[in-house]
Amino acid sequence: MKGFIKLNDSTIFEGEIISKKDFGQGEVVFNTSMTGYEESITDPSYAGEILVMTYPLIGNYGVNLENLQSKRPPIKGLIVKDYCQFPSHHTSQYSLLDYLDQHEVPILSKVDTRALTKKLRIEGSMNGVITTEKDFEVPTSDENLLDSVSTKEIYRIQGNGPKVALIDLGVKKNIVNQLKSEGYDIYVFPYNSTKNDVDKVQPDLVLFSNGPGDPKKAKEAILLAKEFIGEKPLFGICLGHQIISLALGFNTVKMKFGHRGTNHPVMNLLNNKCYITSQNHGYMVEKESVKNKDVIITYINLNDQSIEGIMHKKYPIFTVQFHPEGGPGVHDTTFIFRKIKDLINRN
Ligand SMILES: NC(=O)CC[C@H](N)C(=O)O
Repeated sequence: MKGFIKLNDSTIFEGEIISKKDFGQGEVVFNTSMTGYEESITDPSYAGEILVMTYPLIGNYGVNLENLQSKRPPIKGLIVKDYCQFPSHHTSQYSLLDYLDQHEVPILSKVDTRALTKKLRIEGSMNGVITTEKDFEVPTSDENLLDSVSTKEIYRIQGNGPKVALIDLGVKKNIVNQLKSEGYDIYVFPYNSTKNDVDKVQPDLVLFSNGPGDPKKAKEAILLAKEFIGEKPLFGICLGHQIISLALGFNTVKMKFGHRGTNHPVMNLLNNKCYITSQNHGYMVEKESVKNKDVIITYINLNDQSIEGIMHKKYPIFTVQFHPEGGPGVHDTTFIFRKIKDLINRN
């Protein structure tokens, strides 16, 4: 069926809706990974977004549930150049289309994704709608994204190592897996937990996870981080990094089109080592706001010099904007899950 992606400046790109669902609205963002669509479509940080894959052939190795980063795809739609109808991989359990159909996510194929991406790079990410009707008005939504992706109840994944209180703002499975493989004793908490809730398990470290949306909207988590500053070692990944930064009094700003891909170069300013990292974010910590404060910038992005990590000068607080767990992508920085034990020892 003929379909369109219509942006909120009324630009229209034509394609073919190949899924059962023929409608989706959200912020249109692009990801430049050449592989890893299974992980990306199920990364909770994409909740509320329509994902454009710049790699032209998508679906060719099907879907293996083991690779998924959460129980259901949180994306509002997928836009591809060519959908591969005949996937082939020895571990594939479903075709990408069957999997997204099960979860009522629309796929718009045959789109000139290069032109669409150029548009988003020049003018910035914008809201859009996948639709069969050209004159449909692009709506805006004010969904509580954190509520849609966080755990509803506290649960534990037992380990013999230090106790981690993981604040689940939409945590990716690979983060949990990396923590498990380091032996941490993990307690997972809902996004709106209070300090009282977390204190009950007497954690050695509080970890704020990745997650969707504008970090400034995560009011409960910012307050929680604020209350733990100076009291417990803190570690944050992506949204968690932004939330801890806000709790420390810094500012976050929306980026023009974000970083979404698996080959983002970052440099550790403490030892000048470079890493290739996996990333997915549309906001960043404003550089000006951390100047002359009690933190040092540990990592920067080598493409645009933006902040990729900070460390507190007085307290055991460390955060990264990139995704050290990979999934999709490179594993250059998985050592960070070991390194956070230093924060606990420093404490
Ligand atoms: N991966 C993430 O945690 C994303 C953080 C935040 N939602 C952003 O877009 O910047």
